[in-house]
Amino acid sequence: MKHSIATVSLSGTLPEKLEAIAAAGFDGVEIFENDLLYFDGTPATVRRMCADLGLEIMLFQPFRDFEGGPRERLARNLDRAERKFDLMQELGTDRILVCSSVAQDTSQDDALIADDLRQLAERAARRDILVGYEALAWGRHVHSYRHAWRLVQQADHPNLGIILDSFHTLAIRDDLSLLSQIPGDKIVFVQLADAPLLNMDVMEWSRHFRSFPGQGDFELGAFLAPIIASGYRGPLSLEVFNDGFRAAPTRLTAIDGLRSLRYLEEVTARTLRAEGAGSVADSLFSPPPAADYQGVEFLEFAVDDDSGARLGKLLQQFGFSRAGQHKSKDVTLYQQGDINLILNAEPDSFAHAFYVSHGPSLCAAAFRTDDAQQALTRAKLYGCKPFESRVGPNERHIPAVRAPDGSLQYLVAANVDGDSIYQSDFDACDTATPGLGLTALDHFAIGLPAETMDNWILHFRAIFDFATEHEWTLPDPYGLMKSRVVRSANNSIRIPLNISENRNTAIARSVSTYKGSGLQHIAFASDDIFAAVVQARVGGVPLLDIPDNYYDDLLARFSLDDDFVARLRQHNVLYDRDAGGGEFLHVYSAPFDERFFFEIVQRLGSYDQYGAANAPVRLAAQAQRRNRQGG
Ligand SMILES: O=C(O)c1ccc(O)c(O)c1
Ligand SMILES: [Mg+2]
Repeated sequence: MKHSIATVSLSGTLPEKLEAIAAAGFDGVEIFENDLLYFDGTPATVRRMCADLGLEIMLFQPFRDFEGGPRERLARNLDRAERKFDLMQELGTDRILVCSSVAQDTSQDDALIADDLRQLAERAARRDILVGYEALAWGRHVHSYRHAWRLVQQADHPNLGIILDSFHTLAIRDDLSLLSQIPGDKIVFVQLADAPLLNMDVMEWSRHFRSFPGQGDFELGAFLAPIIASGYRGPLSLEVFNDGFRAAPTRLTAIDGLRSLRYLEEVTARTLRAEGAGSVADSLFSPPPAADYQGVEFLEFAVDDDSGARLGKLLQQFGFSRAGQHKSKDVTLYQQGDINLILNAEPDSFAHAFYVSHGPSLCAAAFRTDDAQQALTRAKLYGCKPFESRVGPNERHIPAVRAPDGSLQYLVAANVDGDSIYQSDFDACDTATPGLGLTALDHFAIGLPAETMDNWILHFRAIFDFATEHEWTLPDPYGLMKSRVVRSANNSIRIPLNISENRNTAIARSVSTYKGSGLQHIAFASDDIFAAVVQARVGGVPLLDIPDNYYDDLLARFSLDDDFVARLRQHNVLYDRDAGGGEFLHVYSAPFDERFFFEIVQRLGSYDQYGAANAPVRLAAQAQRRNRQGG
C-alpha cells in the first residue's frame, strides 16, 4: 500500500515537513490548507518541492461548511470550491476532502445535502477532481461515516466518494459493520489516527490528542480490515492533530509515522487472515512474526572504575556473586538465580560513550528469544538499524537494535548449543552463593522525557510485538507521574515506562540527572521476601523506610492479621492485593547515586501488577529521604 501523511501531523515549516516526510520514506502527503496559507511561496513551488522530493500530493484538505447551508449561500460556496480547485490544479492534486458542516444553520434535509454534494461533484468533474466527503464526529447534522455514505450514495456521482477517518469513527464507537459494504472504488481516501481513550469533548480530543496507530487505545485493525476487504487499495494516510507532535523533532516523528502505518498493516493483515481473508491480506506489510521472548537475559550498566566498584559492592550486598570477568574487556558479570547484571567500564566501547553522555546508567538490555535472527529481520523491516559491536576472538556476536534513547537492546538466542553466552566471553570468577535467594528479574522501569512516551510505546509494539497496559497516573509529592507498562506476550519481560510533566518530581529529576531517559529501578523476584530482607540488612543494604501511617492504613484497608502487618512494618515491606486475591509484597533500596534503586518483590497467587497503589508512598518516602539529606 502507498503511505501518506497530512502535513498537520508534524512540527516545522512546510519545507521542513516535506523534507522529513520524504526522508522517512512516505510516498505522498495531504497538504493541510493552513500549511499552504502560511508558506511564502506559490502552490506551484510546493508542487515542485514535492516532485523534487519524490512525493505525490495525494489530497488537499479541508474544505469546510459547504453542504446544506442557506440556499442564497450555495452559489458562493460553489464559487469558493472553484477557487480551491484552481489551487489544487496548481498543486497538481486531484483529491479534495470536504468535511461535514459544523455551521449552526446547516440543513437537516438529506435530499438537499445530497443535491449540494452532487452539484459540487459536477463542478469537480469538469476538472477531473474527486471530492471525498468526510463526517466529522462533531458535524452539525452529519457525524458518522454511515450517514456520510448514505448521502454519497444519494448524490450518486462518479466524482464523489467517501473519506474514512478512523478517529471520527472510533471516537464515537460507531458500528463498523457497514464499512465492508462500501465498495473500495467509492472510498476516495483513508485517514488513520489512534488516540488514548479519554472522556472529553470529541473535538478537543481530536484536535489535541490523536496519535499514530499503535500509540493509543483504538482498535485500528478492526477499522482497516473491512476497508481492505472491500477492495480499497489507495493510500493509507496519517492525520494526527497532537500538541506534542507539533513541537517534537520533525524527522523522528515522520519515521515513527511510517513505522506506525506498517504496524497497522501487520495488525490488519492478522485480523484479515483470522477471518479467512488471507489473500486480501497479501497487499499488506507482513514481516515475520515477533520472536517468542523468554525473559531478560541481562542488563548492562555503563560505569567508570569508581562507580563500577561501588555498584559492584552494592550488588554483592544484594547477594550477587561476581561470576565472571570478560576475557578481553573491562566488563564484569554479576549473577544470582536467573539474573545477570553486567558492569561495563571498557574505555573504548559503546558503554563508555554512553557513560560519558549519561553517567552511571543502563546502556543495554538483552532479551532472550527463541529466534534472534528472526527478531533482527523483523526489526530491520520496521526500519531499525542493527548495531554492530566490536567482537573479540572467539567471542559471540549478539545482534542488537537501538532503543529510542540510543541504548542497546540485544537479541539473545536462548542457549544455542547448550553453551551460555557467558561461557564463551567470560572467565569464571567466584562460585555462586545462594545470595538472598533472588530468583529472576521481575521488571525494570525506565524514566523518560515526557514527550518521548509515544515513541517508546510504538517501538515496543512494532519491533517486539509487546502488549501495553493502560496508563496509571500516580502522585509524586511534587507533581504527577504517568506510568505505562510494556510487556512480552508471556509476561516474561515487563518494562514500566514512566514520565512526568512537572519539574521537580522523581522522574523529572531523573531525566535531568541522566540527561535523557534512564533506569529507575530493577525489581528482583523472591520466593521469600522476609528472608531476603533480613539477609540484605545483614549485608548492609540501605532499605527505604516506610512511614508507620502506611501500616495503620493497611490494617484498615485489608483485613490482614495484626502479626502479618507487624512483620511488614518491621521490614518496611509494602503490600498490595488484587481483586482475585493475588498478593504483592515489595521493598525498595535507597538509590544508587540518586539515579536508580532496586526493589525486591514477591508475587503470591495470580497477582499481575506492580503495586501501583504503593508508588506514591515510595515516592514520598524517597523525597523525604532526599530532603533530610539536603539533596
Ligand atoms: O478538526 C478538524 O476540523 C478536521 C479537519 C479535517 C479532517 O480531516 C479532520 O479529521 C478533522
Ligand atoms: Mg480527517
